[in-house]
Parts: sequence; structure tokens; C-alpha cells
Amino acid sequence: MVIKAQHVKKIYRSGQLRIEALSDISLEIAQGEMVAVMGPSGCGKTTLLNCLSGLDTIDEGDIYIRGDNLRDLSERERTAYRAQHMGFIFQDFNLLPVLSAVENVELPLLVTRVPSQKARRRALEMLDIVDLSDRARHRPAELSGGQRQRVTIARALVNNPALVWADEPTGNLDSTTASDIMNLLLQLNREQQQTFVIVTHAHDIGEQVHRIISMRDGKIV
Ligand SMILES: Nc1ncnc2c1ncn2[C@@H]1O[C@H](COP(=O)(O)OP(=O)(O)OP(=O)(O)O)[C@@H](O)[C@H]1O
Repeated sequence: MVIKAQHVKKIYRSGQLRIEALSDISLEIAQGEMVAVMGPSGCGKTTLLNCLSGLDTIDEGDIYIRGDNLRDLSERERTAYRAQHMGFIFQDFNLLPVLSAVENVELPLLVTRVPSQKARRRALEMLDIVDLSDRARHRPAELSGGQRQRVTIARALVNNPALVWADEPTGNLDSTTASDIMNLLLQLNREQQQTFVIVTHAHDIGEQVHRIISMRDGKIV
């Protein structure tokens, strides 16, 4: 199993308020699986993604990524692990405005010390895969929403991560662009056996993945 969660609990505290965002979550996700996490607003989908990927810590239970208990890794080790083995596709894009598309895409490679010429070649290859070769020198502000999302996808996948986390990857896009992007993710999953965990409200995405994890009130139902 690439991901294994056992009896995970996550509690947010703000002032007097105590919100149990995840209550007793146990799940397993296999290598090469494409899973959608679905459920009503506020049920804990984003929290689950943040906890499983080690972006956030949990209050109880255990999360194993490829057999390693996240609890046993330091913050620094978790960060290095994410940089090497994980890709993130989040809706608010997070692209650096002063960098061009190709510079944004090659960033994860430079961070992991891939030589610059090799990084540039690979970044251009990824931009070609997402069909944006002709926009490589454009900055994010000079791209459409769908194009920016495709740059985000190219950046998330540039270092061939074993595990890709996507939070509403098609949320802000028109239906044609959304289905192009979904087809791209499905193709990458088929061809490269990458594992995808996708948070979504879109039922058409739910119909295309291998499995749906349904959540309600912090629980899997
Ligand atoms: N940083 C935080 N501090 C306090 N409470 C939080 C925090 N983040 C999320 N919550 C609460 O935890 C619960 C789960 O939130 P989460 O964002 O995981 O839901 P979601 O299913 O992703 O929702 P949506 O579909 O609306 O994005 C909600 O009740 C939310 O208000």
C-alpha cells in the first residue's frame, strides 16, 4: 500500500471551539490507484488530503506512506519527502508571478538539485505534455485560468512523483477545459502508474476514477 491510515483523528481548536475535522479515519490506497474523495462542504476532504500528505499533523492514529510512519519523520524529513515523491495540484495555483511558465515548472527540480540544463529540458517536455509549449515564456498573469492550471499540473508532475494530491483540480475551469485536464490526469495515471488522490465535488470525475472515498462529518461513509 502506498498510503495507509489507521484510526486518524484531527481536531482544530479555535478559542473555545473544538472541531473534530477527522474522526477515526482508516483507509488504504494502492500504488497506481486513482481515488476521488467526495462529500459535502466542510466534511473534512481538504483536511484529509493535508494530513495524509504530511502537510498537516494529526492528533491521534497513524499514517504510513510507503511503509514509513509520518510520525517518525521530522518536519524537515517530511518536507524533503514531499519534494522528492509527491506532487501537489491545488486550486489556488500557487504559481510564482515573477517567473515564466517554464521557470515555474522547473522549480521543483532545481530545489532537488537537478542540474539546470536537464531541469529546463524536462520542464519543456512537461509543458509539451500539457500542450503549453507555445506559452513557456509567459508569466502566470499572461495566461488564462485553464492554462495556469495546466502549468500547475506540469509543475506537480515534473519530478515524476509516485503520489499526486489534487484538491479540486478542475474547480475554477469551464467544462471543456475541466474535461481536458481530467483526461490528462487519467492518461498519466494509466501510462505512468502514478497514484492520484483527488478531492472533488464533480460527479463526472467520480465516475472516471477507480474508487470513491465518500466522507461525511469527518468520517468515511
Ligand atoms: N484551520 C482550521 N481551523 C479551524 N477549523 C478548521 C480549519 N480548517 C478547516 N476547519 C474546519 O474543519 C472542517 C473540515 O474542513 P475541510 O476544509 O477539510 O472541509 P472540506 O470537506 O474540504 O470542505 P469544502 O468542500 O467546503 O472545501 C470544517 O468544519 C472546517 O470549518
